Amino acid sequence: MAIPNIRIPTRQLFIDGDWREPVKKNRLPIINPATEETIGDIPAATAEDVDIAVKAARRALRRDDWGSTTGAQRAKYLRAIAAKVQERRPELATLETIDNGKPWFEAASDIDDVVACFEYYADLAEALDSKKKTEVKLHLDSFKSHVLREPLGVVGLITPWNYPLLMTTWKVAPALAAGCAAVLKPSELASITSLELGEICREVGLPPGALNILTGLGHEAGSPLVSHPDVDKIAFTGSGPTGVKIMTAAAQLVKPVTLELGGKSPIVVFDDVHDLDIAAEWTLFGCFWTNGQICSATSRLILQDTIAPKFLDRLLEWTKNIKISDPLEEDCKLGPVISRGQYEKVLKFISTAKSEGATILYGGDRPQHLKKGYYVQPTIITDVDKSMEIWKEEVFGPVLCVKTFKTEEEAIELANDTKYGLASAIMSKDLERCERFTKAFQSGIVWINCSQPCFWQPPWGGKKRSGFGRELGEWSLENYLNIKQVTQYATPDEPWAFYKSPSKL
Ligand SMILES: NC(=O)C1=CN([C@@H]2O[C@H](COP(=O)(O)OP(=O)(O)OC[C@H]3O[C@@H](n4cnc5c(N)ncnc54)[C@H](O)[C@@H]3O)[C@@H](O)[C@H]2O)C=CC1
Ligand SMILES: NCCCC(=O)O
Ligand code: NA
Repeated sequence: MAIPNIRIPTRQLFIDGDWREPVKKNRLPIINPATEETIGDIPAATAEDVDIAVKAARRALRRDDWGSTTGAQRAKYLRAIAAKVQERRPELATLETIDNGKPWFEAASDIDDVVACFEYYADLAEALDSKKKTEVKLHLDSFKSHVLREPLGVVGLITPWNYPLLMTTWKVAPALAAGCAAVLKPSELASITSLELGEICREVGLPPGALNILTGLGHEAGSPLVSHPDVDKIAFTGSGPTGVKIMTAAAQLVKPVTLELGGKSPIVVFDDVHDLDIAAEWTLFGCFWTNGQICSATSRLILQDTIAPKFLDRLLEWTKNIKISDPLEEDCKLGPVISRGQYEKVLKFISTAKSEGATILYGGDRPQHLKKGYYVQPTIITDVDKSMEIWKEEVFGPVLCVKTFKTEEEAIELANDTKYGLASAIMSKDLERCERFTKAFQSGIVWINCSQPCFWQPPWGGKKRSGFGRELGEWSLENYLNIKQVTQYATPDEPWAFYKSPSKL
């Protein structure tokens, strides 16, 4: 398919249903990571803008056109948004690619997931109408009780740059389905498509203030959003250190958070795999998809020693075959990482691994044929020790480290040897063994004979230092609902008779 040329719209902040210049009028550059060129700019929100947006969100909750909508009414908006995103798919994919650097066909597939997510949460919004009030059976006839599931309130949504519009959608779609009013702060490294979502919401007539979009820096816009006293909840996806800062700030106000943080996930490959090439391709995809910038990347290959030499040979052949190019080119399978900062961070991880005694089996530098752009070769590192940084820390780039094992016990110990707990994968023909590993893996996600497939219906999230809370599926709606207990004294004409009654008046 021809990839459309594109003009980048110049946007302001999206507040109260319209475009609004930031109070301080600052703007930030948009950089194309494939060319290192500045190709536009985005508004830079500060605390003043956050306050204006939070007030607009609160007003929306108080107005009938949003605060009193049924799930079925909200579903109409979500379906209209899905239809508009679908209409603009080629353009949104191109905007995503020039902002984030991911191959165009990956960006287009992300847009398909965005459409599916909005439609999925439209269905769940409708279904909510029949679940809003649930009776609770009591052991006493003198009381009646029921539970209400109501919108939590004004929610702050803070998202990363690796799947810009998709991570925005993972939060915005369920939040709106639940009837919340949202203030979204996308990553300053890739904000274009999230701002376009604002234009789409304006076009479909989403009631003003239901969704507000503030682009800007983490400490200037994200931090005031977390600390704002009239924001009822924060949902965050991003790095561990930032997650800690957010949780610390939210704790001052006893504000609930959901944290989808990083990972250092294992993929365990046994010598009885169905097919060496199939296992090799899943191993590549699990770490090098999205230019290696996946929170759930299976970036630690734990390989049975009996097939290690043969498997690594095949893995090298597959890796050499990866087309590294401008992400707008057909069949590009690896584009640049998001920014110069990320590029330097990834190369530093590789040089540290070398200095700690590991072997760079393949890659380890920028591709020679690309002089511009934040490109890093797909890199495979062996002779890795558990004490090394490359084994322990999330790289967030196309870097796979490898260790071998002899026994299942050793494989499980290596797989769980991480402070993170997001995902784990196992490749083996023996499904009973896969069952044993599924139980033993300390993670929120387990892949069997695959790595990374991500659907909107199952729950997504981790444990340990990968955070807590679950996104996607019906689980995500719970993030944005307040569970209210209502208990009624069913015999109001009878005295409670706990205290001695004073003499009759
Ligand atoms: N788990 C994941 O999906 C992701 C993990 N990462 C990891 O994080 C590292 C740093 O990448 P960044 O984009 O800088 O991630 P980050 O975690 O710093 O930023 C993610 C989002 O949080 C916002 N933010 C930053 N500081 C904040 C604060 N104090 N309060 C409120 N919001 C704040 C940012 O503006 C952005 O919207 C990456 O090298 C990678 O290792 C990055 C992106 C996604
Ligand atoms: N396939 C989606 C992974 C989500 C993330 O990396 O943040
Ligand atoms: Na960018």
